Amino acid sequence: MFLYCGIACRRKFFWCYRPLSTYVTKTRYLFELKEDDDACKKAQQTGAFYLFHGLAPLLQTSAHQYLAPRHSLLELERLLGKFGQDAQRIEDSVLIGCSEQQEAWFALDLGLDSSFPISASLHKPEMETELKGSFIELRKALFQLNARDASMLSTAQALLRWHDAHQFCSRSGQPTKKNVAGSKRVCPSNNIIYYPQMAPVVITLVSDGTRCLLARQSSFPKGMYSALAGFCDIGESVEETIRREVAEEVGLEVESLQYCASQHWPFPSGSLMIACHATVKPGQTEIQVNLRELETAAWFSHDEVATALKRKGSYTQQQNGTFPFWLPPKLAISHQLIKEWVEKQTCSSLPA
Ligand SMILES: NC(=O)c1ccc[n+]([C@@H]2O[C@H](COP(=O)([O-])OP(=O)(O)OC[C@H]3O[C@@H](n4cnc5c(N)ncnc54)[C@H](O)[C@@H]3O)[C@@H](O)[C@H]2O)c1
Ligand SMILES: [Mg+2]
Repeated sequence: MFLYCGIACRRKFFWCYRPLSTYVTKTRYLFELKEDDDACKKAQQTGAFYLFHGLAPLLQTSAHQYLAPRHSLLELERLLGKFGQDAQRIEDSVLIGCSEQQEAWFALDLGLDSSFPISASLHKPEMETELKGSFIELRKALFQLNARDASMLSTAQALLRWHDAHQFCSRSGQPTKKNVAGSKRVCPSNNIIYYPQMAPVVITLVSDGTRCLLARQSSFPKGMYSALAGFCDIGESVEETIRREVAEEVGLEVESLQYCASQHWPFPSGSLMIACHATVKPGQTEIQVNLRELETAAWFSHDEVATALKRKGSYTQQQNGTFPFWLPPKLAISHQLIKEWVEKQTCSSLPA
């Protein structure tokens, strides 16, 4: 698609015939849908809808993977009629993205109807039969989704949860009203605008130069270790959170912080994970685990971590009752962070 932009140059105004890239066109289209309710309603006509029930996405099974089916507006209207729900429910849907061809994607939770909570939940099994799928908790399904579906469903779940929890203005107590895209809610009595929020979390892979520090919370699956993670406190920079979290959780001081990558994470209720590497101060390697936060923490060698990264499959109890050491799956940013550390170590140990 060709779009033309007007550029003011000195006193002249001329048209520049530079076609906008597909990415820029898509970004601007999504921006327009968030700002313009009529444009967003129009986009629903040709759009596609991901369905949820009680924040669990509708999934279908295909060759050991889950797939997230999408439904057109027409199909959705038919389904809502069949489930005894009003077509007005579509107003509760939220915009979560669009294709390169500008097919807008929305998400709707069939079980989060504040007006009819009981009748909606009664229909769940019938809905699953009609939809030829199951509503499965995202926590259970996330790692069996492809990267695109995982990202779409994570965004959708976080946005649907935020709307469900922000039905009322915290100042006036009056019901708030969402815009069509669901990018904000407004209190009609005082015009306060509420925007969806997420909590920043840092995840840090601490190294002493040759080993890296991995830890377990008691809630982790047996045998799994990860990098240290913690929520940012109000007023903190990312660097300050890293220093505080490492000190709090394992009693060490770190320096030379290095950014790696970031990721939206849907748990517990929508976080921005910011992944970094850090090195302990010289001579500080004795771990003092804070047992209120962690079950255990330990230093691991390059070889131990590289072997664990290659492990695939399920992690069953061994004959001696222990579980093998394993790391979070590829989709988790902790995996990426640990993999990057292993690769850097491999490069630095190669002869020049
Ligand atoms: N994607 C990944 O690879 C990955 C890896 C590890 C952890 N994580 C995520 O990082 C998050 C934080 O890790 P953690 O549990 O060690 O954090 P943490 O060390 O900060 O401890 C959690 C505690 O922090 C407090 N807290 C402060 N602000 C909070 C907020 N906004 N929401 C919830 N609790 C808050 C609560 O008391 C909570 O019990 C977890 O939700 C976890 O799912 C993701
Ligand atoms: Mg923590």
